Amino acid sequence: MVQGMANWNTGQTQKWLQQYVDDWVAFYRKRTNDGDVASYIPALAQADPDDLGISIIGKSGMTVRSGDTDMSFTLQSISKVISFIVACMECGVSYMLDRVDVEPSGEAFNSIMHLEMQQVEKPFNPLINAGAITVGSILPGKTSDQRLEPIFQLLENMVGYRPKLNVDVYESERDSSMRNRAIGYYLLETGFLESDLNVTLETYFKQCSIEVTIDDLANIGMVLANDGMNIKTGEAIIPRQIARIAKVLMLTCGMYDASGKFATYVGIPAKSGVSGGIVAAVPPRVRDEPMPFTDGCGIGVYGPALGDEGNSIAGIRLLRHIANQWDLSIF
Ligand SMILES: NC(=O)CC[C@H](N)C(=O)O
Repeated sequence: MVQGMANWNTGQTQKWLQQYVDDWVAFYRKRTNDGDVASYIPALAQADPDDLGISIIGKSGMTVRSGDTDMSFTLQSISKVISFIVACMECGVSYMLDRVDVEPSGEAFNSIMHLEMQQVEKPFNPLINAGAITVGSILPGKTSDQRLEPIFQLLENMVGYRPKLNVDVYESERDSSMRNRAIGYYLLETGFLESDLNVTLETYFKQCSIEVTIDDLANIGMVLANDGMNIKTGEAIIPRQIARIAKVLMLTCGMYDASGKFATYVGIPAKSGVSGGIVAAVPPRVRDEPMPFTDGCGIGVYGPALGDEGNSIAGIRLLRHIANQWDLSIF
């Protein structure tokens, strides 16, 4: 346990925390050997499996960054949180919840089987592929670029600049994603889609291919931790109710069918993507003894070596360690 200072926001404390985090990153980097980079999207297979980086941005502005901090990578499934938030903002919460459920599926993120076996009335949740593709069909706009515009806009409001589309990753996924096409056709057949399948899939592949850094993820986490407020600009950019639902979904469904374990051992709303990113939102909390980041923080992690469920294997272990050391759990 880190101990001994009453005020965690001093420069001295920052140096101290930095040393701890540097040690932890060095330690957990060895665990990248236990996983593999995603290869079913060929462009993602080029990532270096040994990479591991973390960025933690606190409400007071205190920042701790360590490891491979300057990598760019694509949002992948993390984009599902953003597209769901945008759809709720554009179409209303009740409209969206009538069309996509908020229950964990207990299946892999790209499962088709559960849709048919359980004869679901709507996709289980917006953070699995079936749910996210359905959300993409509801977003207003005739073309994929029109549908993506409010997604880019919200990201810009969260991270302070307009992120770019990684065209290589987009084309790679577009040309290889037979399974997502199969999910799309199933959704079309069952009447879940609200608009053209091809535009919807193009929207989905593009949103997954938006490029970010761990600092961007930390800023996104910070906005969510603060119920939709960008504390840097003082602007409320997501309605509180929608930010809260997003965090509930991250906690219950954000790490796919490892979400229960993540909630148990880490206890923070978080969302992963197959490129190796994780965004985590740590709300302010009350503790009897001084602890780092009690006023809340956003965390971005990058570690492209994935475990069986498709989450960054070293990233999850690093987050678990930090959450235990600093008592970050919301429970
Ligand atoms: N888990 C993920 O990040 C999956 C996203 C990826 N683009 C896919 O649809 O397969």
